[in-house]
Amino acid sequence: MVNKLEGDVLDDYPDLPPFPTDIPIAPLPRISLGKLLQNDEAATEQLYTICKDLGFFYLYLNDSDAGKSLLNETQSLFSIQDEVFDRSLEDWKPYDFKERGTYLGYKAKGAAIVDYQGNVDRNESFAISKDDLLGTGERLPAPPTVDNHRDLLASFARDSHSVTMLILRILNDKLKLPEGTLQSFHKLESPSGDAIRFNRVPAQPIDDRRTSMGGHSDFGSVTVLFNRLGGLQILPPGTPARDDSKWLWVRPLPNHCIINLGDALVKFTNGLLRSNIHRVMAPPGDQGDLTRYSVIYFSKPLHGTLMKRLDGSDVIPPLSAEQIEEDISSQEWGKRRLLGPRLDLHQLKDMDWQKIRGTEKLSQRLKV
Ligand SMILES: O=C(O)CCC(=O)C(=O)O
Ligand SMILES: [Fe+2]
Repeated sequence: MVNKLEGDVLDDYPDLPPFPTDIPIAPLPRISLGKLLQNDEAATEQLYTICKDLGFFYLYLNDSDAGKSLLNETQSLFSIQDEVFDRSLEDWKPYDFKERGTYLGYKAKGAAIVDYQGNVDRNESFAISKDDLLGTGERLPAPPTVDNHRDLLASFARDSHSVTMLILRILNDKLKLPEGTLQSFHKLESPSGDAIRFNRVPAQPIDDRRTSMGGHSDFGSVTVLFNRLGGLQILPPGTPARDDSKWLWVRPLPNHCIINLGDALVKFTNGLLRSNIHRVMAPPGDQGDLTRYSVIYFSKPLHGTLMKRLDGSDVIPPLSAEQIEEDISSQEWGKRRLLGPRLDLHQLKDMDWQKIRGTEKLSQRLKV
């Protein structure tokens, strides 16, 4: 189900158990960063099409210097993940900033609900903001392994950010927005919620493998995701989330990252672009015996940007008469989405599942 890209072999990661072939795999297109950088017409059109449809695609990185440096940085980040997470809950305490109302820092396993029934996640994570890394925002305390690799993290942030800017520039052109509109909400030097996140899901007992991260849409603009073990699943458009048989597995591919769009682009385009619901399950087959890591760059609109339809394009559908947009900034949106499901901040009985959701309903494209 994975389409071919010339000159590349679709291997699994050589040091990991193979990704099973007998499970339903998501048909994500593979788009080349090299071609996008050359403004290749077929590649940019394919990008626009998939952003309106699945909102998820592979980006092939091994055919440009920019892509290769991102691959090298990612390799280095994967090699320090064990050490980053090798600390007790007690040792993590100084880096848990939830009381400050931020989603940065450490989140313990089981701290968030994954569904409306109140089941909890099996994923721990540490996030650091691009502004912290680039010196344009507050420097928060971080574990020594993170502090020792700040230059590497800053390079990864810069390189990922430039990939997201390229995608935004292409989308801006295709959407026929005034030149530079989307880019103006996503500047490297200006404060935003952009962050790098490390995720770790320890191997789960064979008789008790569950959802590690519940179905969600990302809440920013463009996500650059690197994972090596399977486990990520997406829900195709038009499918109810509760139908477990419909979710499709995303096969991790060496030399690629996975790109997906977030809520901001859905809001900006009144649902024309799609932010697909996804979740993380225990890795399939023999991969399930291993600890799963991912490294992600989340790009988000600059602080203060309103999560509303943008003016200036005839391509973006107008609001219908009954559609009333909420006045909410990207920062508030992020807090509501990420801190809302946190059991270490709220009691389950006080949580309103609908309220902490993003554009899932719109993005699901369910016929009503
Ligand atoms: O680890 C993955 O493959 C995806 C994680 C994810 O969806 C997230 O952190 O938002
Ligand atoms: Fe996600």
